[in-house]
Amino acid sequence: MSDTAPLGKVVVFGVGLIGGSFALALKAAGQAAEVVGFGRTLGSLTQALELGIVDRAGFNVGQEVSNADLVLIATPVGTTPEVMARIAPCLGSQTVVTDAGSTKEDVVEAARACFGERIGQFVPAHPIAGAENSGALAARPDLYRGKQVVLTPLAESSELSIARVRSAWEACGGEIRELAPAEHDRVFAAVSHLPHLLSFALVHDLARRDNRELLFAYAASGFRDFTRIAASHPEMWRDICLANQKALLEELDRYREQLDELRDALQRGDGASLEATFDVARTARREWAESKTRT
Ligand SMILES: NC(=O)c1ccc[n+]([C@@H]2O[C@H](COP(=O)([O-])OP(=O)(O)OC[C@H]3O[C@@H](n4cnc5c(N)ncnc54)[C@H](O)[C@@H]3O)[C@@H](O)[C@H]2O)c1
Ligand SMILES: O=C(O)C(=O)C[C@]1(C(=O)O)C=C[C@@H](O)C=C1
Repeated sequence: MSDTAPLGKVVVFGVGLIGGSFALALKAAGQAAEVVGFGRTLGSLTQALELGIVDRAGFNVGQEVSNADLVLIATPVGTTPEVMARIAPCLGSQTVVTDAGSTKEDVVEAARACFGERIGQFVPAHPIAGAENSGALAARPDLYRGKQVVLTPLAESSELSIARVRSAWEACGGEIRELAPAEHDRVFAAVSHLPHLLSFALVHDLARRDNRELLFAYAASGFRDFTRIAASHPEMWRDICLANQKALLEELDRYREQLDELRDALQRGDGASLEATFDVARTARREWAESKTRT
């Protein structure tokens, strides 16, 4: 098949929010003749079948992967090495593999270890779209519409593989961007992984207090906005934090310095300093929101 023609068989490992939404979007665009799903449990796959997200539940990896046009790995990033190890021995010469993991350096390392001379058939990707809800039930065909999808192609990724992955995400409504894996991980440590860690930390601290019921009873929209993402999947975020440990620790240290500055200003009763910090943040936040409504 050509690099941008509608796909024949698409195999999805991990038919949850991200894998399920990819399958639904490709089907809605008429870009996949058949979607076969692999899961960790039969329960989650049965649900994906009942919801019409996949056409079949896969049982034999070799049989399904060898003649697939595209394989998407959409499992927690900590499972990527094990999933790649299952796929690698059965990869057909025409099969292209991509992933949706929130981190890229670890995924690239696993791919290099597993795919050997077939590494050119792998194109790492990360859709910058999601939600705090997970599982097949949360999947939506429009999740990726108008959202950025970052590809981090390897020097070895073949032109055909890149074009096929690009075309699949575009069919889902995504807007393709490219970054090097290390740069990707530094960027998302700052704007995605750190915010999740902070949100989990705040809710965790409140939840273990004796007076949590009183606190939560009065928590309102500010709390709701700051903590929506603390309802995200613990296993997925455990894996992301560990996979991006170095960059995330750097961001955490910077944030602690920022908090220390604010704490010192507060202790001094230095309103001018607090206001100046809030003012810079407000302007940056408003400009960011404005730029997002323009695109
Ligand atoms: N949720 C988001 O906002 C978001 C956004 C972009 C990328 N991602 C990335 O996408 C991937 C999937 O996230 P999600 O939100 O769809 O999670 P999810 O929990 O909704 O789905 C993951 C699915 O993978 C299955 N699974 C786990 N281990 C497996 C294995 N070894 N083999 C086969 N299936 C397995 C689970 O049963 C589940 O159905 C993660 O790598 C995550 O980092 C998530
Ligand atoms: O909207 C959310 O709930 C998300 O957390 C989505 C979000 C993000 O941080 O923006 C989370 C992880 C991804 O890898 C990409 C997107």
